[in-house]
Amino acid sequence: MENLVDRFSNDFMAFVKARDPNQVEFHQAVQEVVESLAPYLLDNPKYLRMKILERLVEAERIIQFRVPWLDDQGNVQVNRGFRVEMNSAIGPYKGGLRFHPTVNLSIMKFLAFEQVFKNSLTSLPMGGGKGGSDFDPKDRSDQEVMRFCQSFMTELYRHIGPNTDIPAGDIGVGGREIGFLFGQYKRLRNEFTGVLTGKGIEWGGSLVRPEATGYGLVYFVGEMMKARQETLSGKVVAISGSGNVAQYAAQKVIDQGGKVVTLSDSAGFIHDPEGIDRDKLAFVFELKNIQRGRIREYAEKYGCYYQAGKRPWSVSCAVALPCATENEIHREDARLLLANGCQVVAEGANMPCTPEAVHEFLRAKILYAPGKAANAGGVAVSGLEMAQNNMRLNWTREEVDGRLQTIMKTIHEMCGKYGRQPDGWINYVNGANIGGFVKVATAMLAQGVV
Ligand SMILES: NC(=O)C1=CN([C@@H]2O[C@H](COP(=O)(O)OP(=O)(O)OC[C@H]3O[C@@H](n4cnc5c(N)ncnc54)[C@H](O)[C@@H]3O)[C@@H](O)[C@H]2O)C=CC1
Ligand SMILES: O=C(O)CCC(=O)C(=O)O
Repeated sequence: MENLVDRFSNDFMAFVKARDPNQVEFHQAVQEVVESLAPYLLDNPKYLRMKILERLVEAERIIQFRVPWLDDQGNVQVNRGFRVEMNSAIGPYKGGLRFHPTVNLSIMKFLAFEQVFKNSLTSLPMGGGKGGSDFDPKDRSDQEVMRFCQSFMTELYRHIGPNTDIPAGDIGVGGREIGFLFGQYKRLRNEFTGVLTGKGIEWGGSLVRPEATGYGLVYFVGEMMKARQETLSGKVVAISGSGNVAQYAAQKVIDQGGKVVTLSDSAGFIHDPEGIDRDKLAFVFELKNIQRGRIREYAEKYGCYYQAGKRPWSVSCAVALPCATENEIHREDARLLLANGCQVVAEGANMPCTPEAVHEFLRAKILYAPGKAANAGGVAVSGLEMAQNNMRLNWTREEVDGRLQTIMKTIHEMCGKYGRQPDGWINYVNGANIGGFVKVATAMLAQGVV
């Protein structure tokens, strides 16, 4: 069986790589899934006969388009826009938009592929998609961001809709961008629908959507630790990033009595051994969401350590929550975290750990949760926003937060169902991949060769 599994995985990856040789991030995401699924597929040949995996790695549709816009000096700028509509077997395409200079088709496809499994795990009826642009909102004025968003939506609007494809935020796309995108969609279509999630509360948004990814991550960590009769209370927590996911993860860790000692951005990280308390976190919210400044300014204000060009994984911690971007924990970082006593790693970002780092965590049998399980709270509350839009009513904060907690608990149970080893330890990678696969594959089998 061992050899058969390896041969199957290697052959399948050779097939994927031959089709798109340069899409390294996409290969990385597929490889992780294939390694988990191979034994399950070999035991269930109906999926092999119907080429479910071959269909899953081929997007149903990819849209690539030109985004021309005028900057504040009146110069014409041209960016590239994408929407990858990966799989709609269990619901309309759903997933965020990323505006970042590194965006390319490989990154869009890896994110859309991950989204299919993640959305399935939420137990809500959402297919998977992802989109974005190589536009960099950093250092752009609000007017420039608005003109860019309007141009982006002027092409995207014809491909999306509340029952077709519902984008949301991701890196570089927050409330401001969703507002501009929604305004242009409404103007072009002449209809007010729940076509985007992450909307403002006054115009169709859901309470708790801004907090949902970070809060959901911490709820998931709570479930993982419960099995070891532990909680976050008193634990030292290292967080990377300082955007949406990092901010609300930090807030919930502090609420639960944990001590957050690091944050970062693309320029470096801060280490505050005293802990980032509520007042200091309020400064970070203001710095990042209003001033749009750099995390270095936190160290300048509070007189703590800042290191440029590095990530926070050398800092001793019990829990690590990578919440910035992909491939930010490498093998050496993983070894350092383990050597310093880290026992829990849960991914707020999508694919922040390289495959070598993941193998280190799995070999050490710590509690390690991949993003498609641990950060699914964001898209789950997006699904709840869609439900509220369809009913034309708003749930209370308690109602949405309660449902989010239940969803994260259910995802955790799903990981246990498919990932628990004979010694009781849960391989969350296998659990999330198989758990996410089964529902989508069952729907695909039922719907014929489409
Ligand atoms: N916003 C959401 O609801 C969800 C986001 N995610 C993932 O969480 C991660 C963070 O997203 P958000 O917080 O929404 O974005 P954001 O734009 O609010 O924040 C991104 C953060 O990452 C940092 N960053 C960006 N590039 C970096 C680099 N090369 N090195 C170090 N830091 C870098 C930024 O400085 C910022 O702190 C991403 O991987 C995203 O795909 C996952 C699920 C849902
Ligand atoms: O809320 C959504 O639809 C998008 C969330 C997202 O992009 C993600 O889960 O990575």
